[in-house]
Amino acid sequence: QSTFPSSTMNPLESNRKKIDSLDQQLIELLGQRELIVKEIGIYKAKNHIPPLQAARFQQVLDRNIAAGKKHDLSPDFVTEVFNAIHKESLRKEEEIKSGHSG
Ligand SMILES: C=C(O[C@@H]1C=C(C(=O)O)C=C[C@H]1O)C(=O)O
Repeated sequence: QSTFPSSTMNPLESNRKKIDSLDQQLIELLGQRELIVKEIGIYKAKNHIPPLQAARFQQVLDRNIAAGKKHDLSPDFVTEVFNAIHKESLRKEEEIKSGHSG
């Protein structure tokens, strides 16, 4: 096994640090996104607009599949991620609509 200067981390350790930092950013961004979804949910509930907007979600999906390709992310992967995000958005908006959002 190769050794590294004691002052520096080995590549596994340093790359895991990078992943931890990126994961933290992902969670923060998802939290920010869901806060906006909440605002939209409140607006929709007040104005009798249904949570599910299929055409809008298709646009979101298409745009992110295209963006993902530039970062070597497969369309299947981007679709799975955004379907999961969308499912959570709808759960939140339905919760707000039913008046059980606190
Ligand atoms: C946030 C909205 O509500 C839903 C959630 C969406 C999303 O998470 O991107 C998109 C469309 C809607 O099904 C919206 O209508 O914009």
